[in-house]
Amino acid sequence: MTVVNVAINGFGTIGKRVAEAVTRQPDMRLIGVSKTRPDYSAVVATRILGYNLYVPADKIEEFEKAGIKVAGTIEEMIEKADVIVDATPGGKGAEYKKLYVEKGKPAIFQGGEKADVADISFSTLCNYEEALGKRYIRVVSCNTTGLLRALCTLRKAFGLKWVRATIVRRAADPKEVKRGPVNAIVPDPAKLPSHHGVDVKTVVPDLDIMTAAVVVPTTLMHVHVVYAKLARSATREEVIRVFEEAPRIILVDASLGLKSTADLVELARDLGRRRYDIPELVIWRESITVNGDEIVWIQAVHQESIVVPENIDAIRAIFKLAKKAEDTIRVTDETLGLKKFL
Ligand SMILES: NC(=O)C1=CN([C@@H]2O[C@H](COP(=O)(O)OP(=O)(O)OC[C@H]3O[C@@H](n4cnc5c(N)ncnc54)[C@H](OP(=O)(O)O)[C@@H]3O)[C@@H](O)[C@H]2O)C=CC1
Ligand SMILES: O=C(OP(=O)(O)O)[C@H](O)COP(=O)(O)O
Repeated sequence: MTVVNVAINGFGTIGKRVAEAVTRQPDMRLIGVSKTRPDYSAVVATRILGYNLYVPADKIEEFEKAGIKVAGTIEEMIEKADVIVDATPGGKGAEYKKLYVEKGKPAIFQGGEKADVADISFSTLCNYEEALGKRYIRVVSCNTTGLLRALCTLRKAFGLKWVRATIVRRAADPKEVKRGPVNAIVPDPAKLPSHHGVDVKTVVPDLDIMTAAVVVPTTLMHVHVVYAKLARSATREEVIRVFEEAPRIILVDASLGLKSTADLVELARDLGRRRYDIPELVIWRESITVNGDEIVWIQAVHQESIVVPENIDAIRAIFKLAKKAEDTIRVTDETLGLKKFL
């Protein structure tokens, strides 16, 4: 079996999760992760998780003074890798691309980068086969990934005429202390549309979609209210069955007490999920309302983890390790413990 050597550039919210996911894949090996600051996360990466840590050349001394073992420079990490997953802060990936190109290495970028950083914007359920053999792939952002999982599932089953969605965005990730709002609801942006619908179209260009977004004071998850017109009439039962059968989508019942993102996160904790991650898209079953060819539903997106499976699939797409979406989904979802029921 081919085993691909993967480096993670940027060991933060997304990078640390993708790193761990890589270690669970039978066809991938994690060769190292990178950071620029010698903080607790660098200690966890090296001493607890046993990862090779690479840092900028001019920071090696600083890390060593802090007692953190360094395996080499970020350039050296890139040289050793077959592929780099770039999970540096938004915009940095485009700067790093020059280095990846110079070293002749393919790379995966995140949704904080502009679409033109890569050959293709990617979401497994929508365009896995189109990404096969590409050198630079951008995994779209968490909200866009959540939207696309549901929309590509419906499009395949019924066809889609148009989509309108309101995105209620979390203000910050749980570890972030300098972001807000703390006590306000902020249109994001006030001038419509929000970037999410535009971003969906980087993956499904012919979809008629418009989104608006507001930011609210929570760190737990994003929530979307989605309205869509199908290409044909359907029954509620049909729509529920299609969502139930789709990979990476879970239907939950508010009647069981899962009434909020706080309940979802509490359930993830009770289930002993690592970091209380929920990489599945969560749809409230009761919210699914079908009236002929019009449909409405409410869904929740765990921003810290939803893009992790897609990053793993993107690595397989670059090296054609799985020819079909269903083949990579099977391995990724089993190794990461994704469920169809919570
Ligand atoms: N957080 C989220 O909810 C989601 C984020 N994304 C996207 O993923 C990307 C990463 O975001 P996120 O994980 O949240 O960001 P974080 O800030 O949590 O992590 C970024 C990491 O990159 C490291 N880093 C910073 N500068 C450099 C550099 N020059 N070279 C190497 N490493 C560097 C930082 O480590 P150090 O401080 O040591 O430098 C940090 O660990 C962005 O494009 C974002 O838009 C996508 C979906 C969801
Ligand atoms: O990709 C995300 O959001 P997005 O889908 O709204 O762009 C992540 O939640 C990161 O967004 P941030 O820019 O608020 O950190």
